Amino acid sequence: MSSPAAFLGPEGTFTDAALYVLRPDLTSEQRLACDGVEAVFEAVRSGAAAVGVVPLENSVEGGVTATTAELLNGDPLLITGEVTLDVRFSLVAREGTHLADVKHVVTHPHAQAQCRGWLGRTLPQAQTLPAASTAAAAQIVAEPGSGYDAAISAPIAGERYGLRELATDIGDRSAAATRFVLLSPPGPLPEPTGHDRTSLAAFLADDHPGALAELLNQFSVRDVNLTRLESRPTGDRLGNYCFVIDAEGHVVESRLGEALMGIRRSCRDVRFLGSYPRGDASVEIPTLLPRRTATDTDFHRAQEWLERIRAGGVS
Ligand SMILES: O=C(O)C(=O)Cc1ccccc1
Repeated sequence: MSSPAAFLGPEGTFTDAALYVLRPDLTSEQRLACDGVEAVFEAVRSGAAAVGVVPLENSVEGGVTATTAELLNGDPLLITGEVTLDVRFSLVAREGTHLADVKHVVTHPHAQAQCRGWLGRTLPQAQTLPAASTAAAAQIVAEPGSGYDAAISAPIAGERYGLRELATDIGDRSAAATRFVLLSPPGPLPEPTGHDRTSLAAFLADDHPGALAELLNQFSVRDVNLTRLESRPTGDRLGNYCFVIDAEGHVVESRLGEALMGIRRSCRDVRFLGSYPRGDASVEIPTLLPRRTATDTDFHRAQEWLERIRAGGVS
């Protein structure tokens, strides 16, 4: 059997669903459930798994800290794919438990954050405690002596661990979405598709007025659209940050390659995190004033022009 695909387990997590969407071809023997985001990275780094899937960010709570930390530290892995899923949460409990009995809820911190309003209104006296994943929470509740009355998880996790749904669709925002990424060991990049994303982490060389603006300018002057910007402490000392950036495009494209070169020249360090096909639905948002952006051909022409004038030509 070929090396399996690791995911944040156990079976029934949202990450399990994301892996299914990304790699529907895999059999259950080819799927390796890990008990934490760190364990997924470790499985791919050690070669125990060929690829891994982890949650990266969601539309309510923002970035998944453990994933960002692993992407920035330790042996580098590349993001080679992504998928964005609508997440819907249920409150699940053992047979015979009623909503009024629920005093202790267990779930993943991101699920708790996305159901905070519902929990406050419906179970104001209940205490919510963290688990490594929503399915791990359901598994804990399934054990009668666990001391937990209910879990917040995907409905499928409730079914998998023999629990009953006490409440459905309890997320505070119906349009909540989570983005998951596929991780691979360093190697060939996915081919450009024309609808790609590039991720990187930039560590500024020094702290001065406009340092972040200069970094962002490398993208804006080349008409590269950013889709995400997150600042993360480097861990060295208070006030030292690194910027995690997602940009539209693939590193083989001129504009993105040039932007990355510009950043590499001015930053203390840059970690390239991958160029990969975008997983979001490519819905065209109509704008009142559509603006033309430079094409890759424009970049090639400009480069040829530069070479001509460097060689003594005038145009
Ligand atoms: O715990 C899970 O099921 C995960 O896959 C992580 C997660 C938690 C909450 C929202 C989205 C993903």
